[in-house]
Amino acid sequence: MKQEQSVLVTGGAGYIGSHAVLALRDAGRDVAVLDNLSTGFRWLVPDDVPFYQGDVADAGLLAKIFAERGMGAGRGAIMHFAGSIIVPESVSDPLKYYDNNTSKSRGLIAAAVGAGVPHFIFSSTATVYGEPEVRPLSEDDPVQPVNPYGMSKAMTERILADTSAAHPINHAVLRYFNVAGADPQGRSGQSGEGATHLIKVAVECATGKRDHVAVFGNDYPTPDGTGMRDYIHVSDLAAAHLAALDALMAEPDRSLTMNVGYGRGFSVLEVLDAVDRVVGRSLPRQQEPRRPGDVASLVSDPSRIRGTTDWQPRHDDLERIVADALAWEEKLKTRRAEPGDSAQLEYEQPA
Ligand SMILES: NC(=O)c1ccc[n+]([C@@H]2O[C@H](COP(=O)([O-])OP(=O)(O)OC[C@H]3O[C@@H](n4cnc5c(N)ncnc54)[C@H](O)[C@@H]3O)[C@@H](O)[C@H]2O)c1
Ligand SMILES: O=c1ccn([C@@H]2O[C@H](COP(=O)(O)OP(=O)(O)O[C@H]3O[C@H](CO)[C@H](O)[C@H](O)[C@H]3O)[C@@H](O)[C@H]2O)c(=O)[nH]1
Repeated sequence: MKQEQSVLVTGGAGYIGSHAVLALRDAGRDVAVLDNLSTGFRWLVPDDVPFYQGDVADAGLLAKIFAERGMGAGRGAIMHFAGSIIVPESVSDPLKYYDNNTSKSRGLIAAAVGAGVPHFIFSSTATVYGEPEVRPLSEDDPVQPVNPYGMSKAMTERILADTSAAHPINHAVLRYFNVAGADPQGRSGQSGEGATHLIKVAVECATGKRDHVAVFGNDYPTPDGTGMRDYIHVSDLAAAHLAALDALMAEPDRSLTMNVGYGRGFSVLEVLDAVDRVVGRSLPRQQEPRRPGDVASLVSDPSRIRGTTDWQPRHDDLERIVADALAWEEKLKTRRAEPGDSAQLEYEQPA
């Protein structure tokens, strides 16, 4: 039986989960990863972190992991990042989202309850707020998602609330705002193909992978007409998970739902201006119509997480976020250029 409390990170080979793994490992915590590599990369997980390749719905594998990691009977925690994350795909294939994000989360939560794992942290999203007013959003604002992705997350939030009310497991629902950037030490970053996120798209343009950046819409009710978002550095988001875990362990009878953002918004044009400053030249922009499904503004009121945990953001600086994203993109470009060692090749042929 292990002495330390083990943390199982599902989706730990993905963008955000891999940063949580680094944060846990840097803090000297006992951590293991469960990932089916559907969108993740084995090489994003450090070699000294135990890696289980498989699905979060595999009850037999979960039982084996809990036994090997000394989890259950009041010990250990799960950070559940595994999921499907593409909003337009959730509209065209809703059942995939209700399966991977809702049903499989229910199965994982049931396994945790069955074994007696006492703490659960869930990756939710600002998308659960739907089409909110243009003002900072608090956790008490209505949850009214407008697409299956957001609904699949909202349903899991509800499953967790009802489960913690009935069983000895507490949870933290973390509603992420716009996640960007990369590990400042260059150990991980956003690595998939077909990026749609603004900062990732812009740094791909900066490294020559794209010839321009589209600006979707200029007629939103915002100061310059473009969409406003609360961009948070992925390493600060990872740190929020450790702070949330400490809060759950300190008060086992209390569960938490918390926004994770910095509480300030930048428009698309402000982001692209910051990218231009970091890159040292003006990237080509192309004004295009609004992207279907986009809302005018998503900015957090982060007072709850600030008041409830000891989370200390360390990278609240848009240019810093862009610079770290750019450094990772340049690293990926070198990787892609090496025959037999491209990011995409490893994606298709996981080790
Ligand atoms: N990226 C964002 O901007 C953002 C914003 C809000 C919330 N989130 C949430 O954060 C979490 C992580 O997102 P990400 O951006 O790192 O995505 P990602 O695609 O990089 O990571 C998801 C990981 O989960 C794994 N996975 C998926 N389904 C699985 C399953 N059934 N069993 C085992 N492993 C599985 C994938 O292989 C991948 O490694 C997701 O739950 C997502 O909904 C992301
Ligand atoms: O090439 C691009 C990409 C994006 N945008 C604009 O930039 C802003 C941010 O768009 P992203 O695609 O980077 O991110 P979203 O706000 O659409 O969504 C992300 O953040 C949300 C939380 O705020 C959810 O978590 C969601 O799952 C996640 O993808 C939007 O106004 C969008 O219209 C552009 O103008 N051009």
